Amino acid sequence: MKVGVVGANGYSGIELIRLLLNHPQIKLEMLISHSTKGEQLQNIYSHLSGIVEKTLEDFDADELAARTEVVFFATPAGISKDLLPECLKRGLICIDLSGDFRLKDPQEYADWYHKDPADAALLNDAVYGLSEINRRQIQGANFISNPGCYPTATLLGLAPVLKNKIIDLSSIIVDGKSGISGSGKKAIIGNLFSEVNENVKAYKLGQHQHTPEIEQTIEEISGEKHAITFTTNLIPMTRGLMCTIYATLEQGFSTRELLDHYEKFYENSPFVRIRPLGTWPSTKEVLGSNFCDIGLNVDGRTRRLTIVSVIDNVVKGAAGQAVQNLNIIKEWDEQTGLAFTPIYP
Ligand SMILES: NC(=O)C1=CN([C@@H]2O[C@H](COP(=O)(O)OP(=O)(O)OC[C@H]3O[C@@H](n4cnc5c(N)ncnc54)[C@H](OP(=O)(O)O)[C@@H]3O)[C@@H](O)[C@H]2O)C=CC1
Ligand SMILES: CC(=O)N[C@@H](CCC(=O)OP(=O)(O)O)C(=O)O
Repeated sequence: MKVGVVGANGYSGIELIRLLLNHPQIKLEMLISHSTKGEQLQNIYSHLSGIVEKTLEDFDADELAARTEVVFFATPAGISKDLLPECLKRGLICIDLSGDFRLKDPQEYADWYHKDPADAALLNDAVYGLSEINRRQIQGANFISNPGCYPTATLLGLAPVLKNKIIDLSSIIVDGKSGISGSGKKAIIGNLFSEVNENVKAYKLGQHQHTPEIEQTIEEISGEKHAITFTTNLIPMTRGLMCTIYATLEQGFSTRELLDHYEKFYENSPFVRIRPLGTWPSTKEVLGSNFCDIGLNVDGRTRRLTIVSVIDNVVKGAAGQAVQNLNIIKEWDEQTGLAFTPIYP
């Protein structure tokens, strides 16, 4: 199956290329860039020398429709809302990695992304691609809105306890930490080595665009609307994202009981690994892989549940989950092209 990648020159785009090169059903056909069209990709990314001998092309929906069946959009917020409908109209399967189609309420997008929203009708057509939770809706779909990196780690960590009054849904606090690649390839002073090295900094408190995305899915799963407290922190590493999630238990469960519940919940989800009692995951243990690793602890003194959820932000948080979603759409084995062992140490 021939595919195109729009935004091939960015971090998620280049990761998509790495994953798709290893996918037995896929041929990379069109690599699209805005600012570097006409250049050879391997001249920009030397690690691809002799591996990808393709020239970056301009976006052209007719050309994509003639040469490909699937298009991934790895573009910044505000781009795919205009380009993607042109591909959908031409019968292409579209998978968007940006936030343009995640929020069902266009006003919420305008409020949190400070950009014009996509067409409201299209927002309803987009299937939210949280693979493990929405598998049934993803199968056979032609339009996927891939989740954000923080929502992926948070929602996979929370999903098993969102129903049956296990936790008080109004008590959820999420403390997220991300490596710098999460903010993409563009030059930003706050991302300079001298700003980030030996430093941890909180950012976008009360303003992070992933807040309504997490709340929307909590509501979809639980049937209840609640606000969460969400803090994001930039940490001095390239890849990796950890969300530490706190919630008050409604019932007196032990850590052991909840671990058994999580194991059962994810028994058919090869990319979610539950840590044994008394151990918690670290970002290095998922580096370069599509795994989401989850550890739990119940503090009997405070009756609070702590969930630790880690992913590689560019794999499970972006490109990996996008490929996983294509596998689900096409009903290929979910692990096709994604069975990478994490890179350790
Ligand atoms: N990095 C991450 O960990 C995650 C990223 N995402 C989302 O994925 C998307 C891409 O992020 P990321 O890769 O980090 O960002 P980057 O800034 O690294 O890359 C974005 C790319 O989009 C390209 N682009 C911009 N405008 C256009 C256009 N009009 N037509 C074609 N290409 C265009 C740019 O290419 P050019 O240089 O040619 O202009 C750029 O290389 C974003 O929406 C992001 O929020 C989601 C989850 C995690
Ligand atoms: C470290 C860092 O800056 N991370 C980015 C992740 C952005 C992202 O993935 O944007 P979407 O809204 O398109 O998902 C952030 O926190 O904004």
